[in-house]
Amino acid sequence: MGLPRFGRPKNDGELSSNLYVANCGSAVGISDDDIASVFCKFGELKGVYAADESGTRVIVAYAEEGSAQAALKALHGRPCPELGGRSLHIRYSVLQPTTQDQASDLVPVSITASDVSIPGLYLMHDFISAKEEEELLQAVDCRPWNSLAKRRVQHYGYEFRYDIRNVNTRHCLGGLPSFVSPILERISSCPTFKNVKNIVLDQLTVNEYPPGVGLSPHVDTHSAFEDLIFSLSLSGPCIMEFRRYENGDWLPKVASCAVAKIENTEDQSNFLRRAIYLPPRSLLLLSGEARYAWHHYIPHHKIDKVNGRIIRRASRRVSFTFRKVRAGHQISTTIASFSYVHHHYSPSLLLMMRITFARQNSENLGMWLQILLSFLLPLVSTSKTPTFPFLQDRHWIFFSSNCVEFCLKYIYAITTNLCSRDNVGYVVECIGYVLL
Ligand SMILES: O=C(O)CCC(=O)C(=O)O
Ligand SMILES: [Fe+2]
Repeated sequence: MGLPRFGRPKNDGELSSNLYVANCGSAVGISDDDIASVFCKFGELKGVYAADESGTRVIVAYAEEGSAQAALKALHGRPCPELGGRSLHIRYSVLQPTTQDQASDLVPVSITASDVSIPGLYLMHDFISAKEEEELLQAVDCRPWNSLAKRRVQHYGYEFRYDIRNVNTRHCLGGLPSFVSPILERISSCPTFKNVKNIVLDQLTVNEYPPGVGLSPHVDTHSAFEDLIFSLSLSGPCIMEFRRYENGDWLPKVASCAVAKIENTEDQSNFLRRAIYLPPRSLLLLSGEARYAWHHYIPHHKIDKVNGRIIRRASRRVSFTFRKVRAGHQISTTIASFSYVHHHYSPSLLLMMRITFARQNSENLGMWLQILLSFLLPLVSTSKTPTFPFLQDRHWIFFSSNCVEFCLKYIYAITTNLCSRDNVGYVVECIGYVLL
C-alpha cells in the first residue's frame, strides 16, 4: 500500500513541517478531508496521510514548518469541535527513508475461518439462500431505522446504547422478531457451532453500512453479552479485520500464526492482525478468544483486495448481529462472593439506589452513588436480612450484580480514558471479574 513512512524526530525540540496527529481518522468516521479542513487554517497543506493502518492516526504535512508549529500550538490536547469533539494528540513527525519492507503494510485476506486461524472464529458460507436474504432485507426495510453518523441501525430484544457500549437489561423491547426464527433455529442445530444448543439469543442489532462505510475497532463489551456473537452478512460483501494487542494477553497466548505482526512506526506498539472476507449470506461466529481477546472492525474502504481480486463494495451491506445479553443474575453466578456482601444492605439505602438508578438524566450520578454504596454499606450495615417483604432473594442478587456491573464499567471507562487504549480498559474490567 506504500504509506509514506514517518517517525519521531531524532532530537528533542527538532521542528518539522509534518505533524503526527492521533485520535482521528477513517476508523472513527473522520475523513482526510475533514482533517484537512481543520488543519488548512494554519497554512498551506501538502497532504493528509494515514500514519499507519490503525485508521486513527494521521500525518498532516505542511509546506512550511511555521504552519505546523501554529497548528500544534492551537490544537494539541484540546477537543476539536469540527472533528466530533475528539481530543487530538499532536507532535512533530519526520519523513523516514523507505527502506523497510513495504509488504508489512499488507495483511492477507483469508476466505475461510481455518485460514484466518483465530481460535473461536467460524465462518459458514451460504448460511441462508438468496430468497431468504431478500426476505430478511424486506422485513427490516419496512421497519424504522435509527440513523447514526455513518450508518443506520435497528435493535431488537434490547437496545444497544452506543454511549455506554452496553444494553439496558431492565428495558426489554420484546422477543426477537418472527422473521429471524428460521435463522435462530438453523444456528442452534448447526453442528459446526459448539455450545449453541441451549443458548437463547435475545438481542439483535441490524446494521446497514452504505458502500465504503466501515466500523471502528472494538471488542463487544464483555460484561454486556455472553460468549457467542453471530453476524449474518446480507446484500454486500466486506472485509473484517482483527487485531490482537500483545499487551492484552490475559488469555492464553495465540497459537502460531502466519499473519502480519504490525510494528507501528510511530508508537512501536505491536499487534497481530488478520483479515477475513465476509461474502453476502455468510454467517460469522465470534466466540472464546476471537470474541474476547481480538478487536474486530471493518475498514472504511470502497474497494477491497481479496487474493489479488478487486472487490467493489458497490451496494450497501446489512448485517444481523445476534447476541445473548448477560443478565444481572447471571453475572452474579461468577461473582457470588461479591453479591453475598450486598445482602447486608439496609432497605432504605437500597431504595436510594433504586431512585438514583431510575433518574435517567443523572445516570452517572446514580452509578457513582451505587459504586460508593456498594463499598460503604457492608461497613455500616447492622442488619443481615432484607426487610422489604416484596424483595425476593433474586432481586437482591439482581441489584447487587448491577452494582458490580456499573462499578466495573466505570473502572473500564476510567482506565480507557487514562490510557487512551480500549484494550487496557478491557483487561482491567476482566481482572475485576476474576478478582471479584
Ligand atoms: O456488521 C457486522 O458484521 C459486525 C457488527 C459488530 O461488530 C457489532 O455490532 O458489534
Ligand atoms: Fe462487534
